[in-house]
Amino acid sequence: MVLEKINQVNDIKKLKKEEIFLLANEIRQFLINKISVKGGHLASNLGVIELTMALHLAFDLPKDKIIWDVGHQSYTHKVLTGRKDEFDNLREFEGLSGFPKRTESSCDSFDTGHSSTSISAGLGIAHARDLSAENFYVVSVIGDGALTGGMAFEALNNASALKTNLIIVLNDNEMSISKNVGGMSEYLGHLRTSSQYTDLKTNVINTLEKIPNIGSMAVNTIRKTKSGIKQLILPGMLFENMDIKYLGPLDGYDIEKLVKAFNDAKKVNGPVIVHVVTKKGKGYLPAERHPSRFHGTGAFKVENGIPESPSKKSGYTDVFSTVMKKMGERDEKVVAITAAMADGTGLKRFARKFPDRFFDVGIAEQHGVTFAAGLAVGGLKPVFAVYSSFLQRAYDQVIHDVCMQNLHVVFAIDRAGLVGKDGQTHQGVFDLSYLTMMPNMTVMAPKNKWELSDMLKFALKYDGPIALRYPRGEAYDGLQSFRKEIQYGISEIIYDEDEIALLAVGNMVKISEKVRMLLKEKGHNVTLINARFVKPFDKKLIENLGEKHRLLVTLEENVLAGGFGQQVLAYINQENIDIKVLNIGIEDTFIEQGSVEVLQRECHIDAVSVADRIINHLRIYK
Ligand SMILES: Cc1ncc(C[n+]2csc(CCOP(=O)(O)OP(=O)(O)O)c2C)c(N)n1
Ligand SMILES: CC(=O)[C@@H](O)[C@H](O)COP(=O)(O)O
Ligand SMILES: [Mg+2]
Repeated sequence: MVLEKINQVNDIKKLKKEEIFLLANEIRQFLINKISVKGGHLASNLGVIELTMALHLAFDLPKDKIIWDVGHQSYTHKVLTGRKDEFDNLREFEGLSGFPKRTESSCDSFDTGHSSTSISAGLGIAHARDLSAENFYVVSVIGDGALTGGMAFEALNNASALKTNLIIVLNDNEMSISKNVGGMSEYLGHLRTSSQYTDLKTNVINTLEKIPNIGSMAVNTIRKTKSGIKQLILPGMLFENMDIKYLGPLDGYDIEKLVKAFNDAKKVNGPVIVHVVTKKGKGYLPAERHPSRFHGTGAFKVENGIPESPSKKSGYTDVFSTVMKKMGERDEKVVAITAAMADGTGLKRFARKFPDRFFDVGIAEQHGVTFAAGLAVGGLKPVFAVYSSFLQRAYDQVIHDVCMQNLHVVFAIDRAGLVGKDGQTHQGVFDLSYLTMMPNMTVMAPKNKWELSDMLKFALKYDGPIALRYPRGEAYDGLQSFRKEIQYGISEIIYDEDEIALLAVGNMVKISEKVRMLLKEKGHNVTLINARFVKPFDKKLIENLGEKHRLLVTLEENVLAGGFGQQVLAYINQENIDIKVLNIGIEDTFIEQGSVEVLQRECHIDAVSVADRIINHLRIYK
């Protein structure tokens, strides 16, 4: 096995030429086997094995810096930098991260997870290098999907002006998670076919030249103008006109040619783009056939790609997907927007049924929000389905373009709360804080799958900015009989007792049911309230709680800072309501990767921990 010879960075450089080819195959098999057990980002990683090997052959790590955009494709880089033995704990609690982490290796030069940051970060690192008179190469590896993000354009614009040496490797597989979209993607399509394109244009010139008088005049005019001749015969014009040198397109599986191209790129003064054409899922037939399904996968059978344990219960995303399609049928003003997450957010069904009312804007959350605002001004009812952590990108757009104009935009916020194995970058634990502080915004969270359906319908009838947030994974199908009509700003009392009141947000209602049972076993009386509305929260209900209860416990899967509990507590203090308060939520820290259950325990927001905390708290007041 050649792979056995790879134990630390730069071991790849010691291999013989014929071993390099073998190594690519062995890494491919290694990744398929490991990901088939643990799950992870398979298709993108299979596509860039040879590209990563070529980078490691051409550059000198850790001196040179490689920045992986999104970072979900960095597995081969991890294998080549001494981390192959850690793949048994891939994406597990305290295990190997699925993304680059500076704390994990000196060869990871920038932490990523969210898209389109690599050129900005690379440019910053390159400038720091220049100002400190250091000497190394900086390489930003960005996918064609990530290149649809606004930050990437902003960074290219800036790279062109700053003129420092920066190598941008464009890994173009024509795919985001699903098929890549938009004008840039079209343009890359032209570049990919640019050898035929160049021939065609050269033929045009030759043909023109054969036309007496007029033909040679036309060709001369074209040749005299700088842009004219380039426009006709050079690929990569868009970049070249920005003073960013373009090399490519290159076959992403020809390691020798890639190494040569990277060495050429080192000689370029200023920014340079090396355009590499790859295939998502390369070398594993199920992933080549279904690249979106294998973008991020759970455990699967290697022989056929079938999931090991397909979930039997429907997820919140499925519920949203079904209701969204139904709402689309009922009201033709309902339109849906995604920022490259049609699969993950469940909008695929709506897209198939109403292609004209569905918009994939690319990995462009900021644009997506303002685009939705425009649709609302135009009289439509836009639903922007987005992951909680990705909506962070569009913080100002939600304030400035939606809330300030009080526009009816519905934010369907998936992956709200702990998401698990993607870790720090993807935990959706800030949205309650960042949304509730925005004037005009309404924020809801369903306790179970029926309530998600009711809330989406409510949100579409409402007029103004409104968000509903729900977690990753299986939708809770308990508490079915508690389905009182949703009334604006009113909570739902599920069990009405005295002594302790649990006031829970969204999925914390399910946990609170267990907390309540644990407390009752210890002889306490416990009221359970489903908050339903985080903003505006039910002030009247809170005012009355003091009459029968001595302790109010707020529960949310969100950071405590600026969250639901702190707002309730502030109100209680302000109104001098006679009740003690305990806020349960996430402390002021970034939450690692691991299963949601493990993370809830680590954060002390699981039922047992919460019950213990309440008992301890009660002791203080004895
Ligand atoms: C801000 C943000 N929005 C959405 C995502 C989800 N996401 C992760 S990878 C990906 C597609 C990236 O496509 P590309 O850069 O071409 O890489 P490929 O998977 O094709 O290798 C998306 C949309 C993200 N990570 N960050
Ligand atoms: C890398 C990335 O941002 C996505 O692929 C993300 O990992 C998807 O998460 P879900 O598995 O929750 O859809
Ligand atoms: Mg891609």
